[in-house]
Amino acid sequence: MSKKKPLSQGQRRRMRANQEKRLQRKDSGSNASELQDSSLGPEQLGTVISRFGQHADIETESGQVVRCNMRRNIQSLVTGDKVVVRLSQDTETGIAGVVEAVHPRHSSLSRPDMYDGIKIIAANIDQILIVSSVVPSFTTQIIDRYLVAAEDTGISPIIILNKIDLLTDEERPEVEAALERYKNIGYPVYQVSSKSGLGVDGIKELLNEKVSVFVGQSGVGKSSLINAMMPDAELQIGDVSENSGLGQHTTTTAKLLHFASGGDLVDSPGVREFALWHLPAERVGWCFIEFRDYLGTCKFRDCKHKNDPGCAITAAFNDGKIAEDRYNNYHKIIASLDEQRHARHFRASSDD
Ligand SMILES: Nc1nc2c(ncn2[C@@H]2O[C@H](COP(=O)(O)OP(=O)(O)OP(=O)(O)O)[C@@H](O)[C@H]2O)c(=O)[nH]1
Ligand SMILES: [Zn+2]
Repeated sequence: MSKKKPLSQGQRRRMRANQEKRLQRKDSGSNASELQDSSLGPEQLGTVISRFGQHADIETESGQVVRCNMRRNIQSLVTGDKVVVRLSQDTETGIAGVVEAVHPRHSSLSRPDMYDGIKIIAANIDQILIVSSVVPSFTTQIIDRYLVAAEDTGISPIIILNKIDLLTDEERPEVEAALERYKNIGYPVYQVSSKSGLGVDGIKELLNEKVSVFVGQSGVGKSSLINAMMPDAELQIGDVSENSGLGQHTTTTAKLLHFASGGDLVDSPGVREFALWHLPAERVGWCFIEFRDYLGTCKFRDCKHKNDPGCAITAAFNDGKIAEDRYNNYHKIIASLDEQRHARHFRASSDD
C-alpha cells in the first residue's frame, strides 16, 4: 500500500497535458468549489478510498484521508484508482485537495449498467476470493460461474470453502474430490470456518499486501469472514451521504478498507454481486483455463464442443484430461447464457 512508485514517462506526459489544459481553462470560468491553484501543495501519490459524484476520498501515502475535487478532464475515477493529488491548506470548503490525474489501471471490476452498458466499480484489484459454503449446499456450478467471471477480468481467483464446521463425514469425500479438481487445474483452494476460526489465519496471510474482493452467493458467509478479520468492517463500509446539489442522497459506492493484519479489501453490495452477466461462448471457453490448450484445434471453427465431429475439447474430456464436472458446467453455463440472451431479446422486442 505504501510503496512509492515513481511516475512513468507516460504518466508525467499525461500530467503535463492535463496541466496545460487547466491553464487554458483559466479564463473560461472555474468550478465555484474548485480550490485556488496557488493554495495547493506539491503533487503526491494517492489511492481512491471511495468516489461519490464529483468528489472522492483520497488516501495519501502518509495515510491521511482527504476529501478531494477532481479536475474536470478526469473521465473515470473509481475506488482503488492510483492518482496524483495536490492537497490544500484551505479547508474552508471542506474539500482539501484536487485529483490531478489518474494512473493507468492494472485491473478493473465492472458490472452492466442500464445507461452506459458497462460501469467500472473498482480498480487495481489483485485477487477475487470466491466464497462458497457447504450450507445451504455445495455446488461447483456456482463456483465455475464465478471462476469464469473472474478469469474474464484477468484478476486471480481463489476458492474459499466456508462453514467447514458443518461439513458432514458423508459429504466430505465428494466435496474434497471437487476441491482437488480445482487444485489440479491450478486454483488455490482454502477451507475455513468463520465461526470456529479454523483456517482464518491462512486467509489473513493470503490477503497481506494485496487488494482483495470477496464475492459469492448470499448466505455463504462473506460478511462473517470479513468480520472475523476486520471486526469494524460493517461500520466502516456504511453508506456515503452526498450533497450533490440535487439534494441529499446515499450511494453505496465501493470502499477500500485496510485489514489490521495487512492488505486491503474493496467492498460494496455492488462488488459482492459481481457475477457472470453475459459473455460470448468463445470467451466462456477461454475462461475454463484447462480448455485453453485445446481451443482453436477443433475441426470446425464454430464448434459447440459437444457432439461435433473433430472436437478437441470433447476428445480431451473423453481422455480424462478435462474433468466431467467442469465439462458439464461449461455446457450448463453456455445454455444459461443463451437463455438470458433470448429473454433479453424478447424483452427488447416487446418494448418496441
Ligand atoms: N456454522 C457456520 N455458520 C456460518 C459460518 N459463516 C457464516 N455462517 C452463518 O451463515 C449465515 C450467513 O452469513 P453471512 O456472513 O451473512 O453471509 P453473506 O455471504 O455475507 O451473505 P449476504 O450478506 O446475503 O451476501 C449467518 O447466519 C452466519 O452466522 C461458518 O463458518 N459456520
Ligand atoms: Zn470443440
